[in-house]
Amino acid sequence: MSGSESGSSRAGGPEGGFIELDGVEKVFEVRKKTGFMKRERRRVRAVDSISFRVERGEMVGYIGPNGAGKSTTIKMLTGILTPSAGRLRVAGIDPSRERTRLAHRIGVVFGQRTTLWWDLPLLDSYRLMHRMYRIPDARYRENLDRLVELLDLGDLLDVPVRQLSLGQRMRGDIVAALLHDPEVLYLDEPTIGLDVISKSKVREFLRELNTERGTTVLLTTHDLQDIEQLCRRVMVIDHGRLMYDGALAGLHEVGESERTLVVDLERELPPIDAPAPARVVRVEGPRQWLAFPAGESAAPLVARIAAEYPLVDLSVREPDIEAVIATMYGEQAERAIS
Ligand SMILES: Nc1ncnc2c1ncn2[C@@H]1O[C@H](COP(=O)(O)OP(=O)(O)OP(=O)(O)O)[C@@H](O)[C@H]1O
Repeated sequence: MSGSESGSSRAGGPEGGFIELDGVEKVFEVRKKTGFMKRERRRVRAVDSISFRVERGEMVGYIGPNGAGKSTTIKMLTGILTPSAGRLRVAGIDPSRERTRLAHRIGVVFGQRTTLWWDLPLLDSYRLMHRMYRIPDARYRENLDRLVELLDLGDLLDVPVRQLSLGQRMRGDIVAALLHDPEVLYLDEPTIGLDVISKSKVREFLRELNTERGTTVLLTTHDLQDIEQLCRRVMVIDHGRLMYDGALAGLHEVGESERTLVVDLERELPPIDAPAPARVVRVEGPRQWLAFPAGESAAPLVARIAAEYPLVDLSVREPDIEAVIATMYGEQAERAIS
């Protein structure tokens, strides 16, 4: 990737990673009420010894179930939170020590919260950011024009933020995060609650931003289509630990997932007697669904069914990523219990 080539020269770290985490931990002390006038201190390890590198220009998905530690990681990457242990650098900067210096190089979009001024027209929020970030006038105007056009906000600049739809507001927030030309953009649930058209607009824009301007993007989302459409690399976090870091396609193997053979028979019949580990998982009239290991060929199973049953049609369905991740989380939970 071209981004990684330039990363070593500008990131500031000799290892070359633009974002670097080494054994990063975050422990929260929480006080829990355990009875009348009784409170107990409890430690929550929200992020547990996480290490990874993101090269300049990468677009990486950071996913995991609720409470996994995603937001805590992002907050440490922006300097809002200080790690309890480990080493963290963004563009060679220690975020919690030099938060203001870093702020000029990063952009953040929290899908559930806006950074815009609720009562002000969109343009006034951008003017305030122009001052706050001390963006040179020419650069501000050029960025504003380009972003407003790309995100189709031209007619909305005079509208108070409170009157914008969720999708418009989200696009407005993305413009705000990018006015100062950050090298890295953190997005926390950027498509949450958006309709299909708004989602595709946001995704299209992010793809362009990453490919054309080389902006490094770290994307947290519950919508796995965001990941499927945007990220070649995905990191999965659960209980504060990094469970997977690699290509999206590789997740299928990690999850020991299954593919599904959908069989249409001539008529309704009892479940097909399939050789283990293949098995019928659903029957609906003449249609039956058989699950079999994703790593195995479907050919022997198809041949056997074709020889023994009145077959009309069949198709193979690839495991969908949601099911794979659900399996991964299920296995983790089982291991934790046993
Ligand atoms: N300020 C805090 N004080 C105490 N505990 C916290 C704090 N912030 C987060 N936690 C706890 O740390 C863990 C990780 O939370 P975090 O918000 O990072 O998860 P997440 O992966 O972003 O979840 P979600 O997808 O629900 O936003 C959770 O158990 C959460 O309750």
